[in-house]
Amino acid sequence: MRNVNVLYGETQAIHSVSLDIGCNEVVAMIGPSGCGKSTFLRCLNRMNDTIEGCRVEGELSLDGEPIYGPKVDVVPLRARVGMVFQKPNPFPKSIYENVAYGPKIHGIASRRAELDEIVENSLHRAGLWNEVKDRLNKPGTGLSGGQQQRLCIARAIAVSPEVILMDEPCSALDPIATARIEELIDELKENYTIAIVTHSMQQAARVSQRTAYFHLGHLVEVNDTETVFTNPEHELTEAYITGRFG
Ligand SMILES: Nc1ncnc2c1ncn2[C@@H]1O[C@H](COP(=O)(O)OP(=O)(O)OP(=O)(O)O)[C@@H](O)[C@H]1O
Repeated sequence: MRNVNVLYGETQAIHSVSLDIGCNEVVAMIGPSGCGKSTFLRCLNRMNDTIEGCRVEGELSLDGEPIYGPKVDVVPLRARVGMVFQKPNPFPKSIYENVAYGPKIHGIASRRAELDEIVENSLHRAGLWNEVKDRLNKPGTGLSGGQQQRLCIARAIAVSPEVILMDEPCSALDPIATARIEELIDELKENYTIAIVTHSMQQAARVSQRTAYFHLGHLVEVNDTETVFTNPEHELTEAYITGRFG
């Protein structure tokens, strides 16, 4: 991302942010409420396109290819850059269909056997297979909150993304379900690049290799996570991590 600006109407929410995210890296985005973390995250798979009056400027590319521009089809882009939201949002369909839906519409699998394999693999990777293998035809909405969030992760994985965006994925979960998702992030980073917005500095410290600190729409500092939390470069970062504001 280079010199990214985001405007909601006349109001600028992101000011000239440049950030590189490397392959198989977990990058955490932290900062006080309203600093623009979610807005910036949504630029990465063009989810801001769905918000009326929202305008994104600057250069954003994935594997060297621009992700904005008239020729870019957002449907395959959003398969390559999947998203997991704050509140688990399974479709009102069976557990199986939740995971199979993406591969079907993207034409990744047509035969039932292929689809079965993708569903099983994705649920395994999301750490949910053992809990649901005997109830695949039951509604996804009947799972616990933590299981639903893992189902949403399985759904994102099912279309073989390169990047997974997570917008406060644990904020609706209890500490045990949160720990399970954090373990999962650790496992997923072997195969995927992950950008996660979190309000929890402990979570950022536990799961990420690099942390980006945002303040009033500006990217103040980005560094390896240990440095950000033990020896931040900027006084605004220090004030935030020591609890002086935010
Ligand atoms: N749909 C929208 N329309 C207008 N302004 C918006 C919209 N969404 C966000 N904003 C504004 O953009 C700024 C950044 O919001 P954003 O939600 O990205 O911040 P955040 O850091 O993710 O906040 P939080 O931690 O509270 O979720 C805020 O001033 C917010 O009011």
